[in-house]
Amino acid sequence: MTKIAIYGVGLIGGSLALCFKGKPGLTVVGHSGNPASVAKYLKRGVVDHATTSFEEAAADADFIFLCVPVGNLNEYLEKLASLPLKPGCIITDVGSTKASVSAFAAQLRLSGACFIGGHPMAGKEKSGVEAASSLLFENAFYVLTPDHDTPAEAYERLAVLLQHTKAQLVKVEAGLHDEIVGAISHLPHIIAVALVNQIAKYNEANPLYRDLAAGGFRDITRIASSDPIIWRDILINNKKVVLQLLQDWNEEILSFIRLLEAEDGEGIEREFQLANTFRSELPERRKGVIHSFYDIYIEVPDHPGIIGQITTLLGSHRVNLSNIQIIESREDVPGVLRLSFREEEQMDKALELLKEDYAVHV
Ligand SMILES: NC(=O)c1ccc[n+]([C@@H]2O[C@H](COP(=O)([O-])OP(=O)(O)OC[C@H]3O[C@@H](n4cnc5c(N)ncnc54)[C@H](O)[C@@H]3O)[C@@H](O)[C@H]2O)c1
Ligand SMILES: O=C(O)C(=O)C[C@]1(C(=O)O)C=C[C@@H](O)C=C1
Repeated sequence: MTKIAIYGVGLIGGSLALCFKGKPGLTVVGHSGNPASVAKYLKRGVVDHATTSFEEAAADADFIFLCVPVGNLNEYLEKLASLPLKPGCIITDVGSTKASVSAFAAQLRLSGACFIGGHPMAGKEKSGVEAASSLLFENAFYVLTPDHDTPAEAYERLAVLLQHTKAQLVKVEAGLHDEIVGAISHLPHIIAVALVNQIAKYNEANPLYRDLAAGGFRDITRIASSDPIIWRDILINNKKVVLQLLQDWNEEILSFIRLLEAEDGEGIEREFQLANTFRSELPERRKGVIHSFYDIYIEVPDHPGIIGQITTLLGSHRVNLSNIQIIESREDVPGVLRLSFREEEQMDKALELLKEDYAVHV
């Protein structure tokens, strides 16, 4: 049996556990220092065994996944370094920053084990084992940051195990990872939080702000609901990169202020066109990195049974719908439905079917 130990069975640790559990030849052990959490992991069935003992989880493990907040990774690595690990054991993490943990691991003596940094580029704004899903990593990128000392055989073994996540592996140097992920993940989280807090202040004077906040505000601010502890650690850990990104962000905002002050219509149009072009050139809408699904929006008249009609139409043509959400629905006002699909092909099929009778937007 290949033993996989997971420290911190939350959103990411729990999702990994679900990808491995029940696969032939694999057994999954979850660790938490808190007995109530251990009981929860077992009750939810995400692991085969669970323990509060740090040593017991690590003993004889072939793979160890550290899925705790970034600020705790070094302390966990240090503890592992003091244990008699199984020769050939591979330790990896899932932290959202890679430079500091890789540097820390490199100077530890891991007695026959080796460390390979990892970061699945998929997540949610929700946290805890309750939010875990075996589908979380499907089609997402999964970054690994081996260094020149990493044995090729160990990398290969980890890569084979991670096939169970159905993610696409990509090797990136740890420092470069932090620069890029700072820009495409850490900066957007700060912007979302700052925007929500700005509007919350206006809302104190007039609750109509919250009432009128519709699709645009919701779409750009989903990630503002992310876990405060996880994000506190990520931002402090990647402080140097993120501070530079915020300077650049200030410049972007200042240039908008100047365009607006000058009522420079052409300039504003140009900014929107540039953004539109770059966004449309993003790689195919894979799962992960903020986009989780292929979504379409349908304007629907407000009458009973409309949702049933739409789902029946899709079902009768074998289109697999993964989620349906009413975004706006008030009496006498047309509503908007968001339909989500896991596969682009399914979304295209739905578009074809629905555009005959409804106003559909991608
Ligand atoms: N949330 C995402 O979208 C996402 C995506 C990719 C990677 N990550 C990374 O994955 C790791 C885990 O994040 P998550 O989203 O699964 O979080 P989570 O809160 O769902 O899970 C964290 C787990 O760590 C445990 N833990 C152990 N020591 C802790 C401590 N001192 N404080 C708080 N929790 C402690 C918690 O009990 C919990 O089981 C983080 O390093 C994060 O940067 C997160
Ligand atoms: O989709 C989300 O909710 C996420 O925040 C996922 C996200 C991201 O920013 O894309 C967040 C943190 C990670 O380290 C990787 C992925």
